[in-house]
Amino acid sequence: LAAGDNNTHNPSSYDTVSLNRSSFPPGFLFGASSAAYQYEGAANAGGKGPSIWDYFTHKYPEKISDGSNGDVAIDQYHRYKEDVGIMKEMGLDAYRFSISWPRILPKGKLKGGINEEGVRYYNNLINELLAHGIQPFVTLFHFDLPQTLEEEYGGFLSPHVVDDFRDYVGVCFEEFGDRVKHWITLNEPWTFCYFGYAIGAEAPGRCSEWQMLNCTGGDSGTEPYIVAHHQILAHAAAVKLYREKYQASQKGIIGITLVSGWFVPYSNAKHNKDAALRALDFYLGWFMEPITHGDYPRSMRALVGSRLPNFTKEESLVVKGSFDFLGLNYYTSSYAKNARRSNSPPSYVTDALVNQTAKRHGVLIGPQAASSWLYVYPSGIRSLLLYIKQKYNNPLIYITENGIDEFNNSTLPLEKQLSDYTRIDYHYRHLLYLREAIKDGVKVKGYFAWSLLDNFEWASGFTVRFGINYVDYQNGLRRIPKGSAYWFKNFLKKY
Ligand SMILES: OC[C@@H]1[C@@H](O)[C@H](O)[C@@H](O)c2nnnn21
Repeated sequence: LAAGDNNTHNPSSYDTVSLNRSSFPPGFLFGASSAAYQYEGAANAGGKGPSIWDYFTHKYPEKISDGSNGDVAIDQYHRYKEDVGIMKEMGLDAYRFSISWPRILPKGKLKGGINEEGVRYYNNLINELLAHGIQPFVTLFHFDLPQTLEEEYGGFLSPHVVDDFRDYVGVCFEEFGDRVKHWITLNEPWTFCYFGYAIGAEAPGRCSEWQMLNCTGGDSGTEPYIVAHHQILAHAAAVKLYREKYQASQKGIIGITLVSGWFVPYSNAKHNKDAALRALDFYLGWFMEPITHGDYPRSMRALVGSRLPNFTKEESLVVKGSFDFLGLNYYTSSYAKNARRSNSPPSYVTDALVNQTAKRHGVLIGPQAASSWLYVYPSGIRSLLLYIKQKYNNPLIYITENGIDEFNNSTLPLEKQLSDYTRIDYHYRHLLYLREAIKDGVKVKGYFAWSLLDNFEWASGFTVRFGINYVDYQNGLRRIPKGSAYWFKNFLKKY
């Protein structure tokens, strides 16, 4: 495999003889990922309180491609036993899901009371997984903040969120920690800060007025950095609590899931190579640098200046080293080109002085998926992993998301909708490069496909499908395996 060889194979090359579970080290975990708001439904049932996503989708339906929401989603709240059966049938070792904070604490704060029905639901799900030999990987926050905290103090814009997050995760460690041995504090703080506070395309929908993006208020030049700072402090507080009060007895490990693409310099010119490195700092280093070395990247300090918050000495000591493993979400890559200072007011969007493009001299970096940001570039997963190994002391890593989507096109015959060669090709090629990275000495211990089932794709609603298994939105949300589910079943066979 030449580096950068991203051509797609013909379908016959997806044999699971040359590439299968035994191509990876013994004990390597294969799983699939999900998130509460995208899967559960029962948004106003079972004692659950509202999240900012319940509020956002109902208040601004025009911000969702099809005006849909997660009220019912794909109803995993009622169908989790069937879904665990699908995981078992595929031969998955693990399932990554998130706990909905407002399903556990409907008022957001511990003093508002614990929702015992919510605790019962997650106990049932965890017990069902373990009864089928599937390990639960639990994300504590996947964007669905309790709406009460947003209204009371602006959610992650306020330092108050740190104490409330610590109380919430303490309930989860207490209730589920005897059986959950892999904890992820936050999913993708970059996504939450960028889409929620820089461009306002996702909850809570904030950004600068001058960007004319129909935001509810906000400042794209300061709020993404304030929110990121409080996410990092909340993450570190959760890890500190786990390590001081639970880890010795429960013997689990705790980490954070970060997302990044790989960035290919638009040319070999130094200013474009530097632009690619700045992009990695502003996407990944924004969080990876503090939890590894205790402060933000030098490039961010230089370019963001006084708009970038500071850690106190004590905070820096708690943040530094606050992870046992890194969850890494990889989907795509882009070209990075040096950009001049923009003459618009400051914004996270332009601070890095980088133009990202999917095209170079008229040629795409890779085939485009349904989502406009997703271009297939499998060698990028290896390049990114080698970069992390070298820059961040070779951490323990789980690939917690990797996947591709197609458009929801119910006019196509069902068997056409189910034959997802593109998805088989995507996972096949990323797994090939992942195996190369492991041979290069990167400490990757697991791979989770996004996603087990088609689901609510945030601002894209149900217009795109990421599932390895199809969900029939027109026939009672019935689950049907796509071609990729059969491929994974063969790939995962234990001989
Ligand atoms: O867009 C597809 C998926 C979302 O559905 C997940 O919720 C999110 O964690 C993510 N990060 N990158 N890509 N994804």
